[in-house]
This record gives sequence, C-alpha cells and structure tokens, in this order.
Amino acid sequence: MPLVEISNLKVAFSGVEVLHGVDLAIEKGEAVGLVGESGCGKSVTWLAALGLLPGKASVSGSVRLGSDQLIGASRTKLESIRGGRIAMIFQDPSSSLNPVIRAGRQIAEAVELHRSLTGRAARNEAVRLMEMVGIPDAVRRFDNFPHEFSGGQNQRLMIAMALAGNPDLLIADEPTTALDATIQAQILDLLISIREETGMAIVFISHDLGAVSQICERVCVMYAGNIVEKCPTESLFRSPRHPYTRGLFDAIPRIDAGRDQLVPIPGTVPQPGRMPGGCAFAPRCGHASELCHNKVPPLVALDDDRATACFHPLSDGATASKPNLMKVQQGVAWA
Ligand SMILES: Nc1ncnc2c1ncn2[C@@H]1O[C@H](COP(=O)(O)OP(=O)(O)OP(=O)(O)O)[C@@H](O)[C@H]1O
Repeated sequence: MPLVEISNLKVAFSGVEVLHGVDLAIEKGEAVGLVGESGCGKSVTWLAALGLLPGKASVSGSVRLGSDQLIGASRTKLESIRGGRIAMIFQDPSSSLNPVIRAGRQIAEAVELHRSLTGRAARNEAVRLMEMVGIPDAVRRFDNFPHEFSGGQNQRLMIAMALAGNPDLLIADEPTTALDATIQAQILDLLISIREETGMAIVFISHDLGAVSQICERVCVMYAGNIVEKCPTESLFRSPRHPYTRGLFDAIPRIDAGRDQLVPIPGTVPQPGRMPGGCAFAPRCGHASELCHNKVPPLVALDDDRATACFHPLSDGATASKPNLMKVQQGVAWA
C-alpha cells in the first residue's frame, strides 16, 4: 500500500476549478519531484491534501494516508497529522519560525506536541535535531532568536522543526529557491542525508529541474492543474515524452551555447476558468492536432513506470537533443 494515495483530487476557488483530478501515489521512503510552471497547482495539491486551503476553496476526491482519509477529516485529526506524520517546509522560513520565540524552544515545543517527550528530554531532542541539520554549537545557540541565525541556518532550523514529529513524509515546497547557489547545494545535501538517516519520503516541489534530479528518483510534471507526465527521473531526463516536459528542458539556459539556444515555451499557462477545450497545452504545442484541441488526453501508461497525458507523445530516445543529467544538475542543461 502506498504511504499516501491521492485520487481524483479537485480544487476550486469561488467556483473556478484550478486542480482537475490529480492522481498521485507516494511510496514509503521515496523522493518524488513535482515540477511545472508557476500556477500549475503544485502547492495547492498538497495544501488541499493537508486541509490548509482557505474556507472559500472547495475540495473533492480522496487523499489516503495509510488507512486514514484526509479529505473531510476533522480539524483535530488534521492538526495531529500535520507536523506529525506529514511535515511541510516552505521557501520562506519566517512562515514557520516565530521571530519572538527562541529558536531551540520552538523546536522543543514541536517535539513536545508530536512526541511523548517533555521538559529536559524535549530540549535534548531539539538540540539533537539542531545538530542533525548542521547548526554548529547547538547547545549554546538553543536560546538564540531566529534573527540571530543566517538565512541558510533559518532554513536548517525550519527543517529541524519539520523533523520534530518524526514524519513519514516531508513536503518541501521550493525550499531552496530563495537561497544562493552554495547554500542551496548544502540544503539539498542535508535533505538527502536526512532522508538516508530517517527513511522518510520526500515530495520536492520545485521549478529547478537540476535540484529535482539530485534528490528525487521519480518526477511528476504538472501543467494547468493536471499531471501530464510521471516517470523515473532518469528516464525523464533521458527522453521526455510530453511536449511540455520537453519545453521545460529546452527553456533551461545553456552556458555552453549561444543565446538563441534557449527556447522558451511560447505563450503562457491558461488562466483558471479560461481553459481551452481539449488539451490545456495544445495552444502552446508544436505537435498539437485537431484531436488535441477538442479532447482532453488522459494520463496513459506508456510502459510499467511511465505515463503521459498526450495524444502524440514524443518517441522514446528520438528527440533532437538529449538532456544530460549531470549537466542539468550543474545548471547547464545539455550539449
Ligand atoms: N487562496 C487562493 N485563492 C484563489 N486562487 C488560488 C489560491 N491559491 C492558489 N490559487 C490558484 O490556484 C492555482 C494553482 O496555484 P499553486 O500555488 O498551486 O501553483 P504552483 O504550481 O504551486 O505555483 P508556484 O510555482 O508559483 O508556487 C493558481 O492559478 C493560483 O492562482
């Protein structure tokens, strides 16, 4: 049984649908990347799953965490799951850290809330977590306020707080986007080592295909509120099958090529409520046929471990230039 199974998840704001029936399963211990342009529904998928959307959102479908159904679950149940079995970290640590409470205290409180530890034991566990995420001299720095740490250290503290409940799944929503390249690499390494140590699963939400390739063994590509391609990271980089995925790769800057080698995807993501009939990507797609403009392509399995929502998937290995995983990881795209 998957750790989390999302089925036909739909979200609408004030009657306008922004998520159109997402199906996604996360297995125990795996790291899955969720990529796609801004506004395609990456964050809303998980905010809906965890009951964190505002009241005006209407949510339907199913999100199972083991035998628990999260859609429609009580506030008490969702509160115990959030920060407990499922933790979430964001781009901005200030969304999780309270500036007027000492950093170590906040982590100790999270430990007390989600585990049967109190007092000195919770404090010791908070110090252990601070050490685990690489805060030097953690015993002394326990009493510092968040502003007394650097931006990268605040990101580490937020990760320590997320780990306080011993989560089975960590949702990392653009956790490195606001950081400079060196710190970004350190935070990625930290997530990789924590995952090895704890065995927790990770959903890594990002625009950065390079970062995703370093941390995730599987990738889901979202476009305009739908998953359009799912597959192992290596296959996706070797040979993207959906023209949108191909477009994402082509839009990565190449430092080894002239300016004209960067090929942005023409047009923009359609606004919710103004979806074209048929495939939402068709107006921007060089491969679109009449069928694509009239019918929504279902997500269909191409083989055992990959699926694409496209009537004209690119053929395996037949693309003009192939992504080089190593180079994309270095932020270079491919030669
Ligand atoms: N509270 C809200 N009220 C109304 N619309 C919302 C709300 N939150 C999200 N949306 C809409 O839902 C859609 C999906 O947004 P979401 O934040 O999931 O995108 P995303 O893929 O995570 O983008 P980004 O990469 O920029 O974070 C967008 O059209 C967004 O405008």
